[in-house]
Amino acid sequence: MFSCKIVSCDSDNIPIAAEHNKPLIIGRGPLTKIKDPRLSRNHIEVVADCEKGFLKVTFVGANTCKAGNSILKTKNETVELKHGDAIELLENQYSFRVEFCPVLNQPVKSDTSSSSPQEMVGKQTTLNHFLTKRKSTSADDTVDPSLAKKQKIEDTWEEVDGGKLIVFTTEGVQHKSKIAAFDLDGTIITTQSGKVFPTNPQDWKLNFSQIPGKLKQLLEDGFKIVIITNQAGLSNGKLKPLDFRQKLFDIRAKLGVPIQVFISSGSGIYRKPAIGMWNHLTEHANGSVPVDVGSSFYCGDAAGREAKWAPGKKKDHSSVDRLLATNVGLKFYTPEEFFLGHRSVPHKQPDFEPRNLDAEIPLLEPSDSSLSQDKQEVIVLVGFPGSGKSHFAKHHALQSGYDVINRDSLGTWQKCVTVLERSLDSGKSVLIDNTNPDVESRSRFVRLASARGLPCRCFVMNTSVTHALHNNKFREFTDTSHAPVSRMIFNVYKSKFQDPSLEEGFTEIVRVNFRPAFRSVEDERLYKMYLLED
Ligand SMILES: Nc1ncnc2c1ncn2[C@@H]1O[C@H](COP(=O)(O)OP(=O)(O)OP(=O)(O)O)[C@@H](O)[C@H]1O
Repeated sequence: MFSCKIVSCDSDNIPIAAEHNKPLIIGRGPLTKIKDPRLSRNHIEVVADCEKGFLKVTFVGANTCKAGNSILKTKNETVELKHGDAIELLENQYSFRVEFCPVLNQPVKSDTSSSSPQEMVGKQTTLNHFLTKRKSTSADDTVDPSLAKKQKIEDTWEEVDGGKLIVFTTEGVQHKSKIAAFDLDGTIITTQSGKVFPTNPQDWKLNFSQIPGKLKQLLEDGFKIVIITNQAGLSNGKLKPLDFRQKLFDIRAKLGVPIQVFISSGSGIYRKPAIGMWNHLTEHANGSVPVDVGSSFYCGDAAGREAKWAPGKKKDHSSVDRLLATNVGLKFYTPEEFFLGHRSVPHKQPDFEPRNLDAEIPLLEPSDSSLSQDKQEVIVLVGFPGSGKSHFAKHHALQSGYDVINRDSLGTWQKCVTVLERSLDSGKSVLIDNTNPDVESRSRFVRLASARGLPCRCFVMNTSVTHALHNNKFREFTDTSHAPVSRMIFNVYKSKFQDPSLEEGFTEIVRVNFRPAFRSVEDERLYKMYLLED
């Protein structure tokens, strides 16, 4: 069973509900809010068949109207429309769209307000059932359309990876090689209230009146229309899943075209600018139709534009949309460029450029420094979390015969000191793999070396904070055994940091350059993408 709505394409008026088998007169008057005298009060009569999903339209007015592809001039002329068809009450004017929504997909209002995405999995079993059905009958480019017609294709709401990714595919979506992908907030919709964040789930409107027309054109030009959106509010409790789902139904109705929506509900590989959502689209959610990246594009408002990019405009809150497009290799447009035809404006470059790393850079500076010494020694590393200390320790120090001491694995600096003593007793050289930001943290090891008459060198990671944050994000995606490091820890490091000096008792201070070396081609590909959000 469907519900049927007749949705204005020209205004934000409440959609007109057409009840099953109940004739409804549409024309000039309060229902449509149209006052144009060329429109009869009784212009068309509609009767919805909510079981079969079609709307019978009978012309009863005076001036010509258009329903679907038919021009209706003669009284009592009748056509049958289906979901997505258009009605123009006067030719080329007063456009409406027919919307049939499966009643099954309407959210259950009771006791669901606190549902987490995970809890929703259970509640959505009926919908997930449709997904399975849809997969076998999906109307992709290679499927006989009559088959798709015979077997009803429904909206689907699929949870992937424990709800970290949600895919909402509306009825009528056809898989295509050309993808027209859009961000949601600030691109397709904006707030009605004018506030940056919506004040309630209904606080939205289309960002530009041109959007439905442009999307329709894209559809006619053979694109699949996709929305790729970060919605961390779904996992931090700020956005109720069912509210958001209802919002997407309403947005779809307003857009008037079938859409496929990819929703990242939290952090991780699905969150833009990482390309998890795009990869899921191309690998699992486009039938078997290969995506042509060169003919596809992404449009979003998080484009890194500086303040005053247009009169009165603030700077963009981030660059994630532009960075996602760059990561994938997609053409990129801002909403103003795409929907309004504006020229592109300058934008900020990311602070860290992962593609410009020099694989030939000398590992150590000064370049005549070397890791291995003839004599027993202690090396104290200094560097941000994620700056590459453990990588250096594993790939260079260990290989040169050093014992490596790491506070993360030992727990306390006192234990580090005990293990250091043991290693030195056995005649080994030792590298201390801790962040060691200040004089105090380093002095424990310097003192111990000097008490034994051993040289102690300080190796400082030559890795900027944004580079270290990038490494940290990369590690989050590739090494689940290491807990992600919060920005707060980075700030603590920065606030404690004291530049190491020879006065502390070091015999030499050496800078360690970041010389990229990857475990696999996949790792290298991921590393060279933009992973940070600003
Ligand atoms: N030279 C390198 N080439 C490629 N990847 C690297 C390199 N150095 C570090 N990485 C990657 O960056 C991430 C962080 O590196 P690593 O764990 O060595 O940092 P760390 O300074 O030891 O961090 P923490 O202090 O938080 O333990 C890891 O995923 C690592 O694989």
